[in-house]
Amino acid sequence: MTRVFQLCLLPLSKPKVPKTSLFQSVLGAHGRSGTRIFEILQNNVGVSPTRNSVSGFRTFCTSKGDLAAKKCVACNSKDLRPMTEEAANNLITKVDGWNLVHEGGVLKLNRSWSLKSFTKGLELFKLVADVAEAEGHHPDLHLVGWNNVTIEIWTHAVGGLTENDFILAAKINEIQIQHLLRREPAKKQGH
Ligand SMILES: C[C@H](O)[C@H](O)[C@H]1CNC2=NC(N)=NC(=O)C2=N1
Repeated sequence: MTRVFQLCLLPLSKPKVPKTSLFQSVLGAHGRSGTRIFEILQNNVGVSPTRNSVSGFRTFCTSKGDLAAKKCVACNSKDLRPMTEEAANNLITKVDGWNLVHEGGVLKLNRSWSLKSFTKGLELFKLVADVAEAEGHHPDLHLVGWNNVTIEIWTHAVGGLTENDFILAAKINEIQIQHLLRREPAKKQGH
């Protein structure tokens, strides 16, 4: 199934090849029944309840590189719905270092770093803010204990997670921040 998710699925609304041959050529090889994959797709794409055709699917690429290369969409799009926990569990594997957390009944992405100093924490905030502003999608930033940063990402407009959140997390992962991070104390050699 992983290999299935490494494929960019063509927008099903305008298939260049008939859907059945697309599924046979792509999915049949993996011995997966179309139905199961179709269910997974249904859980992994933003489909508004009013749409009952595949044309409502917003397919998306889900390998690490693909997420970071994508653009966030406006959060006020009427088609935007919070994704299921199953969909989130599929996508979390594509954003190294990030965790899924339930907070106040809302599923969110969460990642923490230990910084060299308070001001390095603010530098990290600025680097992340530039990405967020470029995407029009914003994280919740926390700087506590002077040098501990936690970033939470969720889509406030829908009260849950959408692909935007994973795109932003993937783009944050691409920011060069090694110079800001506290060196973890070298692990004691095993005695
Ligand atoms: C219209 C525009 O998409 C909204 O104001 C954006 C701004 N940034 C946002 N960021 C996040 N995380 N969630 C939102 O719902 C959101 N809405």
